[in-house]
Amino acid sequence: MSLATLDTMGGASTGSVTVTEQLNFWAGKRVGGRNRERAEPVFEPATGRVLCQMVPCGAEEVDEAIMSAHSAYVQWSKKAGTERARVMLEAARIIRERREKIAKLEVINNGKSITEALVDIDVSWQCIEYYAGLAGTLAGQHVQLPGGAFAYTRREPLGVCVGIGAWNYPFQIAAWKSAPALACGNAMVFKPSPFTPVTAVILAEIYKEAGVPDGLFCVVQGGAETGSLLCNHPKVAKVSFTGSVPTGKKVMEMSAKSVKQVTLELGGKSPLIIFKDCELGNAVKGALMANFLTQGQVCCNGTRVFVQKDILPQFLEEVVKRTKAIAVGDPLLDGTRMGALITKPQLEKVLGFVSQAKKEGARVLCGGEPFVPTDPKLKGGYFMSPCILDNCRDDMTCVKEEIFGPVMSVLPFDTEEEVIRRANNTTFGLASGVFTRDISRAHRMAENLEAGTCFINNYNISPVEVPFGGYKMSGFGRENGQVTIEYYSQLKTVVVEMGDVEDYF
Ligand SMILES: NC(=O)C1=CN([C@@H]2O[C@H](COP(=O)(O)OP(=O)(O)OC[C@H]3O[C@@H](n4cnc5c(N)ncnc54)[C@H](O)[C@@H]3O)[C@@H](O)[C@H]2O)C=CC1
Ligand SMILES: C[N+](C)(C)CCCC(=O)O
Repeated sequence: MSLATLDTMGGASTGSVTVTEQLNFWAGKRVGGRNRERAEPVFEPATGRVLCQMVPCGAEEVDEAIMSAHSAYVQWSKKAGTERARVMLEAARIIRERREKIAKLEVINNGKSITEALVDIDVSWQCIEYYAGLAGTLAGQHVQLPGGAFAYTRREPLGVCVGIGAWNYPFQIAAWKSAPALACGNAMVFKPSPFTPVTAVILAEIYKEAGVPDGLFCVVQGGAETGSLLCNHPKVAKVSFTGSVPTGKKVMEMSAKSVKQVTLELGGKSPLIIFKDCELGNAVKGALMANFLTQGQVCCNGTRVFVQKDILPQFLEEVVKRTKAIAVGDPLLDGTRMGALITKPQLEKVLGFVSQAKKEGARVLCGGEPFVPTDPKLKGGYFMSPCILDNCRDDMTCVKEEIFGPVMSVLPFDTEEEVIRRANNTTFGLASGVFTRDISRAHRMAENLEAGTCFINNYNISPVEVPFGGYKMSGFGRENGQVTIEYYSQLKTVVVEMGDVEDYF
């Protein structure tokens, strides 16, 4: 799907698109995978049809991409921040102009609803626009020293950065990683998930069209092996990774060998805490936002929903009613609110969590079953009905492990002190949420919850201006917000003598 053929996306429907274009991008153009014998089929989640072939890059191709990124870095890093900003603003403008076509392609590859994909693409151009705004503000400090001497600091880029993405937000993750990287003067080689190879290369073409030097944003396709080649490459200065905890640990280990900087955005099992003094309608909507976006495949989801006992019956009645009403089906239709899970194994894994929960004593209040839409072309899709589990205990598998599917576990609680202890009793710490009308309690909770984000009276909104990232085993480093500049740049100190060198020896 090149930019030219992206034009045909206007009339695209589920089950109608096959992608035959080359999916790698370096040295300013699309490149086909060389190891065609290792091609893996990529499926359209809503139909189960083969969408394209993903050919993983080998050592030679990874090396070519990194070398091309390095030569672009040499030019790009010499530009003033304001010059980089101009190019990035143009890229943001082009994405905004093509948002509907890119969103459609994202839906066909990922399975999420078009309503959500449009938001993802908007967040992507907003992120590039935001970091374009910051590019011109990068500056150092001037420090006076005795005798007229002085020092100054320069904020410099790191070099070639690697981005490794997950499949849940394919285009948005590529934007979240490349925008701050490019704003600071770095180049990036990005590897999408092998399940969602299609849209990152569109971003590469757009950056090129906007005027970045050839090679500045490269895309290499592949899975674990290609990812390892990137993490082990001596010319790479930093790796920013989004994905699971076990892979994140491997990325960190590999990066340690040549002391590369690392940002890790890993999984979560975040608590959403609903007090009896909340505005119940908003709390219910918040619980749905916290669990069912992107078919529940979101790292920061609030999947442990703690509800104060006094309001548990009302909460359950309302949340079950709303969940049953969620329109599951063809993700390209405007009325659909939940599409298909990413792969058949992922669907089976999630359904497995639901049966395990039943065995351990949870009660299924709704959903948790494979869903077969009436439209015949969707019969092979990976759909399931969104699920609410009641009667949950803290020691159940569904409450302890990241499910990455549309499954909400509801847990009753009595007191604030008790719920803080239980909410923090996890190795994860990505996000948390609290619904209450008591402002002191809300801020006390925000202080005491061990997580990188605490949402008060909402959940899962992620404006590009605010930092996003984890505590504990959910990772470290941040994406979005001003602070991310620090994760894509380094400080050089320049010390200047104005007099004679002291006669010391
Ligand atoms: N925190 C988050 O946003 C996400 C969390 N997950 C969690 O991970 C589970 C599995 O999903 P996967 O896509 O298999 O996640 P994963 O962690 O295996 O893969 C994420 C990315 O890392 C790459 N990768 C895999 N092995 C690598 C290695 N040894 N070196 C370098 N790169 C490597 C993959 O190709 C992909 O691009 C999900 O069920 C979910 O629980 C998955 C996606 C996103
Ligand atoms: C956009 N948001 C906040 C729902 C999720 C973004 C984080 C992720 O990659 O899962």
